[in-house]
Amino acid sequence: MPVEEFVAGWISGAVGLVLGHPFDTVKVRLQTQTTYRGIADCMVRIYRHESLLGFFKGMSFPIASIAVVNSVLFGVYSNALLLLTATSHQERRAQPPSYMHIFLAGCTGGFLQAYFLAPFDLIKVRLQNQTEPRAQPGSPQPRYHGPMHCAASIFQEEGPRGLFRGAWALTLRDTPTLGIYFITYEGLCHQYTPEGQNPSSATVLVAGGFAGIASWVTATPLDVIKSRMQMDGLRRKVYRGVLDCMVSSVRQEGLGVFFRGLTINSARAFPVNAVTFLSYEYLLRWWG
Ligand SMILES: C[N+](C)(C)CCCC[C@H](N)C(=O)O
Repeated sequence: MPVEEFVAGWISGAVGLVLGHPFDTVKVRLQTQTTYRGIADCMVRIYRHESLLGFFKGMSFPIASIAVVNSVLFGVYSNALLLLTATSHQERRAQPPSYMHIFLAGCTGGFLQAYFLAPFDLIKVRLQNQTEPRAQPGSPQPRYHGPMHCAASIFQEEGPRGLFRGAWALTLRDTPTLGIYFITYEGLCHQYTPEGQNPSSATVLVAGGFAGIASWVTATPLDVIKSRMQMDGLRRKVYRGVLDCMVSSVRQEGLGVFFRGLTINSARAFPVNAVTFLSYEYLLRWWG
């Protein structure tokens, strides 16, 4: 099993992650709290109240976890394609796989990475939603002191299954939308690259950026539900399950609820996935 794809997936994911984290914090707040009037208001208030560091809350854990999550995604995707089409990463330029195979391999990667992602994503969302400024003597203490404390508290208060709160919504979000992610990327690269050649850096950046947008646009409705399921149970449990969360969110806030965070998700998705695919392609070419 080629391991390069796993390592390339890890490094490229980390590069994208740091670039996208401030957008991600704003998104999580807009999706789960009702006190902000919009993206700009949320950004200004984070900056005033919590300084620049406020935007980077909850990032250390994703950086560590991206090693596992992105390498599972890209590694499983590439190895699934190898199984389905019997071609390696390099050979696929000359013999492009069918879109059906690309979609299936993407879904498989998405499905498996969701299980690795679930506990890390839960901790990230809980930490990002703490609005207390950095600890100063006498100021209110945030509930969780950091990722390890957050993980331990969830484990103690909600049991081991608590760490997988929202995992089902996350799997539903990621399985089809990571199929869409790879189809968009490969489709655009194929379209703008002469037969049998490697795509240019500009093509990779643009195709990666649009792959991120296509995937996030389709993922946003379940992303909202996922974030809400993850915050549920913090004080008292409100939702009985994914469907109940969807129905009661729509009843209370209308269909627009499914698009909360769409603009910010898309704005984040372009740069993050452009650099993710660029570093992925270059690392593989460099090792290939
Ligand atoms: C499937 N869904 C759109 C949810 C995620 C796509 C992940 C791509 C990249 N790691 C990123 O964070 O943008």
